[in-house]
Order: sequence, then structure tokens, then C-alpha cells
Amino acid sequence: MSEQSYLLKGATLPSGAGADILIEAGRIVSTTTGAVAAGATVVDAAGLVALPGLVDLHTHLREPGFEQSETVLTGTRAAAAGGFTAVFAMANTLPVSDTAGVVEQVQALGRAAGYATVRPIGAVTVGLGGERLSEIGAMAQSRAGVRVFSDDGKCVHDSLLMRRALEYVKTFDGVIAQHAQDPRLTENAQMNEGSLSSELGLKGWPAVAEESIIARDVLLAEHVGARLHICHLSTAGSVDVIRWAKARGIQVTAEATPHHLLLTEELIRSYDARYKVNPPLRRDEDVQALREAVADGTIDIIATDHAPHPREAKECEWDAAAFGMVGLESALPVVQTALVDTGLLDWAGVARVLSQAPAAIGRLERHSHAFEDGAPANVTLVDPTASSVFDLERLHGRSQNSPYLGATLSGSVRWTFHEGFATLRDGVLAPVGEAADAADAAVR
Ligand SMILES: NC(=O)N[C@@H](CC(=O)O)C(=O)O
Ligand SMILES: [Zn+2]
Ligand SMILES: [Zn+2]
Repeated sequence: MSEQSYLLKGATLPSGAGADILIEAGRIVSTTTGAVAAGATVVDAAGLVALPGLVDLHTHLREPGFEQSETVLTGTRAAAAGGFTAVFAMANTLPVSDTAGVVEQVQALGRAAGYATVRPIGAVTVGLGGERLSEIGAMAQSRAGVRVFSDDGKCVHDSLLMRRALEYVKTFDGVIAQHAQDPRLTENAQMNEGSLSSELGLKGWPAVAEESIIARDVLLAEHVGARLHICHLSTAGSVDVIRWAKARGIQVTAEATPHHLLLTEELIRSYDARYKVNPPLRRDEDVQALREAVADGTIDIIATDHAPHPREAKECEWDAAAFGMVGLESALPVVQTALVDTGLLDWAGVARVLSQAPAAIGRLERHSHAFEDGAPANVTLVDPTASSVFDLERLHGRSQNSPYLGATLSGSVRWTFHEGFATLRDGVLAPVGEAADAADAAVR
């Protein structure tokens, strides 16, 4: 925790109320107006919206194994620049995060970097192989205290394994985060299946490949009585299945990515592989259904699915290119553009879907993102009036595969505080050494 004090003067809370937020010794001391504090660094927050630090339940940090794409350090710098104070690191690393040793290593790298809380996600099956359950209990009991398990990138396709995984995590209140993709229905699939895939001559990826797995898994979750989370929903039909499951009382939560809330398959006419992502960009009707589902709570959270890939994996023919987009720095601007500016979500809603709900699903420490007096100072200040071209300067990770380069987006993150340490200062990232020292002090 940082020893430095800050007074965020004249901020607007998600509720719309004005507040002077006083941060001391890593904690929020008060959020009333008219606060004065001798010795505190005053931040002019007039016109800025103060959100609880953003929490990403779905980030690919790529370390260990794919450090040419991203590392825990570069990925958490991107996170801080995007307003995130906690990220859940997906397990598709090399070695796969399927043992207590690997998840503890990832968490330690996050602590040492100092830019955000890193909570590792454990793989459901050994090596993401889909054949044998990984050491789920050992990862849960490790120092990393893993609560979220996922084979993301691959679907846990075997129904019996999925049932056993749900039974296992139920014993310690964990959750299985499913990448819902029937492998047989999507062999060599390249984009959404429909008239456009026929026109472009690319192999189609049918909506039913996602929806059928979600339908099976909500029924399994009901049967077991365990928690299930569905990653990156992309179709209107998936929304219908989740809505049905929630009405039935099934413990399921769902996520949408910013890109599935803004972009459609029409972009693929360019054959620009920056638009190649798993699940694929869909139709306008799907985007509208996902937006409404976020607004009415059927979709619980927005998660980035930040998926960095090096240039050579993207600057090639469509069929050969890797699936995935970076998304940490563009998440808040895209959410503002797609949902706030359109009147579908207010700032309290943004705080819910980008911070409070993901923290709750991932079982982050109680109050860590509660945004109340005495809570750890995880705070993000956003300038909602800014509208700017999203350019390379906005990216801080190791990869640049953003679909938004050159696009105009609303809103800009100005300040990020992680446990009282300012990781982003009026748009500028804290130096690496300073962040590492602050993290070191916090551990002691
Ligand atoms: N989303 C993607 O297109 N790619 C992800 C895997 C995944 O999230 O399924 C990746 O690891 O690159
Ligand atoms: Zn996935
Ligand atoms: Zn992913």
C-alpha cells in the first residue's frame, strides 16, 4: 500500500453525487464533499467520474510461455492504463496454469510488477487437453487461492468431465468459466456462419455451436447445484438461453466483451485479421440483443478477453491468422460509446458490470472494490467528455492487435489508483521501478 495521500477534489460518484475522495495509507478515508487534508496531493477531479477500480475477469497475460505477445508486467501496465485494478489471468499459457506451482508463479509476477492485482485462473483439464481434470483442489488451496477455473481457448466438451468439474468447485464455492464452442460444429471455422460467410468464401461458425453448449451446461449446473460462468456471449440465442436459466434459478453468470457490443461481421469484408476473434463478430441483431441483455442484467459483466498476438500472427492471410484482440485500454471507451452514450447504461451500471459484479463472481476479497470508507483505494477516474481517435499511443502492452486503431471513441481514463498507489497519473503510467517498490512495501 502506498503511503502517499491523495484528495480527488470534485469527483462525480457513479450515483451522480459529488464527492471529494480522500485516500490515505492505501485506503479510502472519506467520500464526503469539502474534505481537506494537509499534505495530500490534490487531484482536480472536476468533471471526472470516479468508478471503483475496474476488474477484468478475462485477461490473457500470456506469461509463462508466450512472452513475445505479452508478459504479466506489460499486460498489467495495459490494465492500469485502461483503468483496471484487478485482472484474472487466463490459463492458456505454456506451461498451462494447471498446477499450484504455475498459478503461484503468475500471482507472484503480478505482485512484483505492482500495477494491478493479478488473480490466476486455473485450467479445468490437464494441459487444456479436455481429458483429465487438473489439480483443481491444490490450486484452490494454494497461496493463489484460485476460485475461477477455465480451459478458455478450448471448450470443456466432455459432459462427464464438465459435471465432475462443477461438482469439484462446488465444494469450495469456485466457478467454472466455460468457453462455449462445440468443436465438431466449428472445425476450421473462420467467421460467423450466414450469408456473409458464403459471400466471402470463409467457413462459417454457426450460432448453435455456442448456444448448444450453454444450454447443456446450464442444465448440468442446475443438476449439480454449482456455479457456472459463460465467457464471451456472442449471439442473441445465447442471451435467450441465459435468460431462461436465470428465470429458473440456475446459478449462472454471463459475460460479454466490448468488441461483441460494438463491432459486427461486416468489418470482415476488409479481410483485415484484426477483426478475427473467437467467438466471431456476429450480426447487428446479435449486438443489439447483447446490449439489451447487459442493460437488463441478463449479462452480468463485461470482460475484455484481452488476447495479444504478435504482428506475424495477424499480418497474414485470414485463414492463417490467430484469433484474438487486445482490449484493456479500449474497454471503458467502447463501453461508454456502446452503452452509456446510447442511454442503455448509467455510470452506476458501468461500475456494476466492470467492477462490482466481476469482483463478486471471481470472489475477490470482500470490500476490495466496494468503494466505501475504509475500503482499499481502488479507484478509476474517467473523463466522459473526451472523444478522441484511438491510436497506438493508447496501447501499452507488447502487442498492437486492436480493432479500434483509427476509430473515434468516447471517454478517456485519466487516473487509476491501485490500493492507494497511482498507477496512472493524468494519462501517464507510473514508472516500473516505482510500481515495483510500492508493491514490495505492500507485501511487507
Ligand atoms: N478470444 C480469442 O480470440 N482468443 C483467445 C482465446 C479465447 O478467448 O478463446 C486467445 O487466447 O488468443
Ligand atoms: Zn474463449
Ligand atoms: Zn479468452
